[in-house]
Amino acid sequence: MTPKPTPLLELSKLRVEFNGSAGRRVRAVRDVDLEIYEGETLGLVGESGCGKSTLGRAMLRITEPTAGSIDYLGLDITRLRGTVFRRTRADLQMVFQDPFGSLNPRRTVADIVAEPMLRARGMDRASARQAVDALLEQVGLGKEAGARRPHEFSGGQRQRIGIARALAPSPRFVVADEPVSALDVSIQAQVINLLTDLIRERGLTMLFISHDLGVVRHIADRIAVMYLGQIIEIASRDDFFAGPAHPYGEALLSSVPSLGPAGRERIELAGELPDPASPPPGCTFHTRCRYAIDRCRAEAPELREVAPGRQVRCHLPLVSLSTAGVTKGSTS
Ligand SMILES: Nc1ncnc2c1ncn2[C@@H]1O[C@H](COP(=O)(O)OP(=O)(O)OP(=O)(O)O)[C@@H](O)[C@H]1O
Repeated sequence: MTPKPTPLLELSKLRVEFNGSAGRRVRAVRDVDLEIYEGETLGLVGESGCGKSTLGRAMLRITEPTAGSIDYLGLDITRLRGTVFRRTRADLQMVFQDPFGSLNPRRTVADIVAEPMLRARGMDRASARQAVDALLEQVGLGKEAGARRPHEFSGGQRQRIGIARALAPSPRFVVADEPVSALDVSIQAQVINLLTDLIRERGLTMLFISHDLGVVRHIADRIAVMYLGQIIEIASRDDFFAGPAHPYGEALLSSVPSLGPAGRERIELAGELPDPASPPPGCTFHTRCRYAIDRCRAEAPELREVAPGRQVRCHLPLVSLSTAGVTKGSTS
């Protein structure tokens, strides 16, 4: 029997709400329970607006969670304050979609990358200098890049600076939020390959957020699918791409015919993503689901295990323990 992997992070009932327009309360992340295992890359996928970025940001408290807990090595990150929070937070870093927006244009690349080493890890300047040179080499920019400023670089190179800055305090966990979405397709593969190498060399644990299933398939070990603020499916990469267990995952995958199982039909999702301020009753996906029955309109499904390592929030999952294979949900 394979040993159960160790969670590095364990989210419990994590919730993030925002005050929206006209007194609306936007429920961006709704009571998420999620384990992220040491050394894995978990791909977080779902349509725009489903809450992926908010979840990633809440895990690092860039956005403050409204409720719930985040266990990291026995500490609840949501409750940490002051020095303990700053020290712990240095272990958890973020790579942003638009690195340029977060890179100070007046500072040199070396200063930008050195800053977390000096501030969060208390390194002396000489050691930081050496570490910056090594890191710039490792991300493929070369140490000469240190003397230049962010605007002198192309999009792909700026993302390499963003990655170097995120890795500067030697984190154990990185949230990469759509790190290649803003880049040309030809550059995307280079940055993904760089991230894959860094994950392996440094034993990093990563939450990789993307709406692009093709990119996620390259990098993720497991896939979590989000819909209207909830995780609705978790599966290994191979299981997911062999056939999602949730009808929403099935529709997402069918929209990229080159990725899914051969011969599957394309499933058009009816309607738009509902308003996260007033999610539908019952299963929040029932308004767009081709398999929905009365129970789905009335009763919210729990996230439950339907096969080893495979969880789904659906009354009629497309994979069940009894078959342990792929079966079509009933339309009755
Ligand atoms: N600061 C905020 N104030 C109010 N609403 C917000 C705020 N940030 C996000 N939201 C809302 O929360 C929901 C989730 O947004 P989020 O950006 O997390 O989704 P996403 O899946 O990452 O989408 P995208 O891929 O477009 O970034 C959306 O309805 C969004 O409008």
